[in-house]
Amino acid sequence: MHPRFQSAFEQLPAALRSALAPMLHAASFTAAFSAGQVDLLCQASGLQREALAFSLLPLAAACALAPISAFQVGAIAHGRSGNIYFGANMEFSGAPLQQTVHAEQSAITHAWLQNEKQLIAVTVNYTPCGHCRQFMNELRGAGQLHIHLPGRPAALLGHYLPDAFGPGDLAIDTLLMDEVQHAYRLADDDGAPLAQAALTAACRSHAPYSGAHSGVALEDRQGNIYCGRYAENAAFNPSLPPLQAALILMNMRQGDLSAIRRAVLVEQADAALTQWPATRDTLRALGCEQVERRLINKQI
Ligand SMILES: O=c1ccn([C@H]2C[C@H](O)[C@@H](CO)O2)c(=O)[nH]1
Ligand SMILES: [Zn+2]
Repeated sequence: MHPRFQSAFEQLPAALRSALAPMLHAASFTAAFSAGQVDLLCQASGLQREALAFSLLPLAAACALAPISAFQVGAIAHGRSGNIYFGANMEFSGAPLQQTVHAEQSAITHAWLQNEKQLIAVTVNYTPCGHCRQFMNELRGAGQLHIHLPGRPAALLGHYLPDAFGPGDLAIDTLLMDEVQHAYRLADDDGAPLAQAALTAACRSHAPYSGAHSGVALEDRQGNIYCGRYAENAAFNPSLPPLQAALILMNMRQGDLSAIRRAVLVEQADAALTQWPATRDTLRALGCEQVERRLINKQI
């Protein structure tokens, strides 16, 4: 088991611990549980899904990287598939606070990158901030999304974000996590796998407001590749850059953010916005200097 889970794991009830141990020990553990694993954990612990998620929250929060606040937020996204996905906040020393990832964004993006089609609930250990409520409002059926907080009755996002501003106000009907396949190709395709991986991510990014689709691929010192897609938001500022999405996946898969060897950002040359300076600077703050910007064109 990754050492970050040890102390939270030790505080779980024995029945849950014994069912959970083989899952956490698996080399393939990705900070997510399949519907079948969730059923197994419910049976073994005697807990219902919601109570189980509350029990697992300290494990999700243990994934937090909070060098600035030391404040650990954990979230769990519940997919329609029955799978559940951990999320945790991530702060980056030496980069602007705007680059921070919130736990709710982490869990939702984690689910999206694992190809979950829709979310039914999010469990979180602190009340979601306004920025996260707005981020969640980008999802299909957002008003019906259940929010589970410790010590509070279950309520819908519509309760936490009444009179919401959202995609509909900008006449947008493609929502975050909807299946999309944008047709782009690399302007200068040299067959490099990292650029290809970033392109694949960009083709599934959510940028209905700017049309500035983008993707990032990271390679660590072991040769593992982590990809992230851009997730735009109707209110613009809560948008999650593609680098953050890739870092979420890397953190969830127990990767070491200080061991990123190379990175590629792909985006269009003539887009309304660029991810380049922020991507380069945040990666530099993480100790990665080998960052490339590759251009993509709409395929005609
Ligand atoms: O809804 C919230 C509010 C805050 N945080 C994180 C961001 C930052 O890392 C730390 C302090 O704000 O908590 C979240 O993850 N979710
Ligand atoms: Zn938040």
